[in-house]
Amino acid sequence: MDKLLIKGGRPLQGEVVISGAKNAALPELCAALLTAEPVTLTNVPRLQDVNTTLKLLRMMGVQAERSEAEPDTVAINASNVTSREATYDLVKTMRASILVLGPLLARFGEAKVSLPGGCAIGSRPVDQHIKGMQAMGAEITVEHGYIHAKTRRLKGARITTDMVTVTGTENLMMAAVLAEGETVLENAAQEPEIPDLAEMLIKMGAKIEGHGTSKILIQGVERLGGVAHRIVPDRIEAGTFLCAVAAAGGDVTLRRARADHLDAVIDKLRDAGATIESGADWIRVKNDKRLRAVGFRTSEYPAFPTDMQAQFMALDCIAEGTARITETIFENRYMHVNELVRLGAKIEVDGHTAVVQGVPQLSGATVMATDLRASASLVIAGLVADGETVVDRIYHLDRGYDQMETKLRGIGADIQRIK
Ligand SMILES: CC(=O)N[C@H]1[C@@H](OP(=O)(O)OP(=O)(O)OC[C@H]2O[C@@H](n3ccc(=O)[nH]c3=O)[C@H](O)[C@@H]2O)O[C@H](CO)[C@@H](O)[C@@H]1O
Ligand SMILES: C=C(OP(=O)(O)O)C(=O)O
Repeated sequence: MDKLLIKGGRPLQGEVVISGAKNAALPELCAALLTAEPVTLTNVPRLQDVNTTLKLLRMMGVQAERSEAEPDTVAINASNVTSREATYDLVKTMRASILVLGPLLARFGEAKVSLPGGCAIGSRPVDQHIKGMQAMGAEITVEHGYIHAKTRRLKGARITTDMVTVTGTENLMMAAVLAEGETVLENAAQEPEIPDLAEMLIKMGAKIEGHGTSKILIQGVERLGGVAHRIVPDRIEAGTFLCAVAAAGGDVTLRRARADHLDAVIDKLRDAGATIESGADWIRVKNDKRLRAVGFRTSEYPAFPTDMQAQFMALDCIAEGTARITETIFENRYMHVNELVRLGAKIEVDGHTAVVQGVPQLSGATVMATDLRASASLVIAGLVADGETVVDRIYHLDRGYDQMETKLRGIGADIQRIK
């Protein structure tokens, strides 16, 4: 199992190119199931989750290949879909496999998808995906751990989800584009990956309005065509690098990054004392002093993202003062806390709130990654800790970061992968 060995204490300098967003790539790869015509995605990040999605599509008979000449380009052809099933073996390694449910049901009138089950950050049910598709007329049964869905043709419906759900909104939007009549999605998620998916679907011939707001209107069409689409930059990867540089100190410019998708995180970094400038497709972060601890509360976009909670907490650990952090999206997203404490952090958790009392220095140790963003927070802590930090179980990191250690080495970090 690969590990990362980090020698902390080096400031970071230079430039990093931000990859395409994992959370846009996964639904957009699944959206290719909606058409028999060729789909080309560019700016596809090199991630384990993308490999898993390509494998899932191939198991359905779909041609889905990365270009050898242009590795950020993936060509997909779903003209000959031979299976409408996502098996437990794949869904258990990647929850986002649930995103094939909407497209399969919409185009073929049937789908069999394993229930994802809980994961390291929470129980994460998919009841809203199911409820929405039932409202569109699908017959759904859950048996032997699988969702079995059937319909003649989905019918447009008015759907209000009980809570804001990102993949739920995406799944229902992909189901509705081929349904008969109009669908209204109320309480829709507004994360930038949703308008990115909607724009791809519109280029395929879908009729969608209101994407990027909490009310999405979809007029179903008979069929969709092929498309070439460039995936939006990964705001969470960008936010992770911003926190790393602010914590370790230095001066780094992120290229192909969208500051307008990171307003809440950038505001908090400025409150902490980092200097941030930005243009249309770049963000520059500078810091040469000890930061101030800053509290925040995670919530749906455009508020502070839960996917940045662990990384910002790592920064608070070595800042001056005390920060109060509240996690409102997932019930169990503090698995990194005990590992940060092993590095010398002072953190107390009470329910959904963590109180971080900044310490002047962390000290390197061996720590274990428990989920994707927890892993990133341990890498940031390792970059600022005194001595050597070994981060074990980094397969979590490979699921969602495109060559993180190579990018960090490029800006001066002392970080190596050990096999
Ligand atoms: C692939 C992808 O895009 N993953 C992101 C997506 O996950 P994901 O789409 O799984 O997260 P949701 O937005 O659905 O979850 C929000 C909350 O709603 C609950 N819920 C959700 C659906 C449902 O049917 N029933 C239910 O109870 C969840 O347990 C959670 O407490 O949004 C999360 C919240 O921004 C991010 O952390 C993930 O990185
Ligand atoms: C929780 C995350 O992803 P997923 O929904 O794929 O588990 C994440 O990206 O932080």
